[in-house]
Amino acid sequence: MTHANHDDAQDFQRRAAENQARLTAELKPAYDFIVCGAGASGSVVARRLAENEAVQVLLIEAGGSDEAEAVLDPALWPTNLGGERDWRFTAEPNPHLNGRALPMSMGKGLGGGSSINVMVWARGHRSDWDHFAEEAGDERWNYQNVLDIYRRIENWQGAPDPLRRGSNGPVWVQPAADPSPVAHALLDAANALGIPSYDSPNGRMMEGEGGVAISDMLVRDGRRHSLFRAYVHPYLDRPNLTVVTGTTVERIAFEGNRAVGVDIVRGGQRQRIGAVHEVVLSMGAMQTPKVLMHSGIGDEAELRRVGIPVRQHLPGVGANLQDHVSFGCIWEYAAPIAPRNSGSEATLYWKSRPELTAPDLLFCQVEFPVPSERTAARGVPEHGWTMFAGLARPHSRGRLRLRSADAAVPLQIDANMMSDPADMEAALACVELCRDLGNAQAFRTLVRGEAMPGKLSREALKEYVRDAAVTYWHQTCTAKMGRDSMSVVDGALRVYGIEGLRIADSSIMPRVATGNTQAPCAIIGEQAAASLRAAHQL
Ligand SMILES: Cc1cc2nc3c(=O)[nH]c(=O)nc-3n(C[C@H](O)[C@H](O)[C@H](O)COP(=O)(O)OP(=O)(O)OC[C@H]3O[C@@H](n4cnc5c(N)ncnc54)[C@H](O)[C@@H]3O)c2cc1C
Repeated sequence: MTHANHDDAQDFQRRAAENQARLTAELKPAYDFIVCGAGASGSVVARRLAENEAVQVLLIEAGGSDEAEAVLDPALWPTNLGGERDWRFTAEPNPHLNGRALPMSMGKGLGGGSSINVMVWARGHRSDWDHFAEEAGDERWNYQNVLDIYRRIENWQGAPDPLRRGSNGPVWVQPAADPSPVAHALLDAANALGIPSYDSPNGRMMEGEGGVAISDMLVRDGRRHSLFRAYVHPYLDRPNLTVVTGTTVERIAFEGNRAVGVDIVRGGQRQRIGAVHEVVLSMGAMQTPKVLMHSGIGDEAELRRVGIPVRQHLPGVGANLQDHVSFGCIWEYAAPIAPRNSGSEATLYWKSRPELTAPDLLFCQVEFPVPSERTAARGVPEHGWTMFAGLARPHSRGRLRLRSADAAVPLQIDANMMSDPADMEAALACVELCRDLGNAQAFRTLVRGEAMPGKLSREALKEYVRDAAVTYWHQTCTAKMGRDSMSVVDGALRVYGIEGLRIADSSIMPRVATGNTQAPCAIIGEQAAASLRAAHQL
């Protein structure tokens, strides 16, 4: 960065801080649009609405600022897990995982998950988007249309691919810079097994049966480029975008079946803020269904059970919870190799069965050991790398329930991972492929040997899978888009039976996207904003 650029950035920072201090000193009684949650999708919606200067937008975030080294330094992401920027959810003990209660981290603060995640940019598979369009009965979601949106929003820094990539958008995407030798070794090992490599995991590779590539990252000038940084940060000096932190949305306010605002808690005080046009829920796949249920929108019997009056019976709220589940396989380095970038620089997608036409397995290489709390007891090398090997198309489904009508009481999360026997079969194939890769010739000079799981019988490997399983942090699908009785929103992301209320976040996915989920969340934000702009002629 030159001196002039540095001064400009400092000047902007000061103006933005003064502007937001002024706008948030006292909130107005009403705004045109209220966006709840400043995460991956909410950041996109708020920015796109605020592009119209005549529109007053309020973006509400429960967590705090993203001005911290733990957020902005790409190497420090693991330090946020379990800390103040993590909601620290825990799933119920799961009999399919030997009774383990998994931690379910989700981002809390400006940027949401995109401020604590691993920064991998993965756009989903062609078949994901065509499936979304089919479920919604709305061609705006099909692959071709979504590809156009990706081209529009990306500022792509890698090998040109004009058919699929764009370079004028707000989201700076770059291939991991100067990757570790183990990332290159993974590409070579995969090639030796007949898995093709690509320039990027986001072009042609996700239109077919998969492959391997150096990961695309949201890192710019060596700093995390969260979706909040990409979309909202440049607008913080605008008079029509108010971004309020440390403020929790408890319920939606209604007149009849029209959403007319939200009830918030700020500085210990309850307050109602009005929405002239619409309220958008972007609080992520746990908190969006929670706020819906506390507002009387959900399964009738469930709401009655905790004593909440029913406003709209929608049995899909909190159902259909999906997540990628991962099983870490670990190799010990021959000599320590320091992680580079976010410590995850190569991605591989492949199939658990040859007859599949799209990948159902997802592998992100991690350049340090990542055991589960259970497999840690098997002995973890001080220096090593992990194949974070997971199911990209899990069959198991979980469910969220309220424990109480009190909005301050946390959810009951039945993540239910590995409950479907088909997932165990895919998991065994996944770990076997992982071992073939990690024990391949390409790694010989870099590793001393395989630390876990090692060669095990089928039964012992099943036990390993149950002990090793952790979340990939891709919680989704708890207020799905579609047309059946379990659907919560339509193709324009409007909540069925309610006026003036949309959902824009990972909850609306009918099925978890094949890869990491933040890029699809950016698309969901773009789709919501486009529908809002069309509906209100903005
Ligand atoms: C540790 C970790 C690593 C990950 N790695 C990757 C990766 O490398 N690549 C990738 O693509 N994806 C990754 N993900 C997943 C990705 O970040 C999420 O899928 C994505 O952020 C979800 O977007 P969202 O808009 O649905 O919700 P979020 O981004 O979670 O945003 C929701 C926001 O709403 C706020 N909120 C919640 N409740 C309330 C309330 N009641 N009132 C006000 N505000 C509220 C939250 O604090 C949060 O800021 C990772 C996630 C985690 C946690």
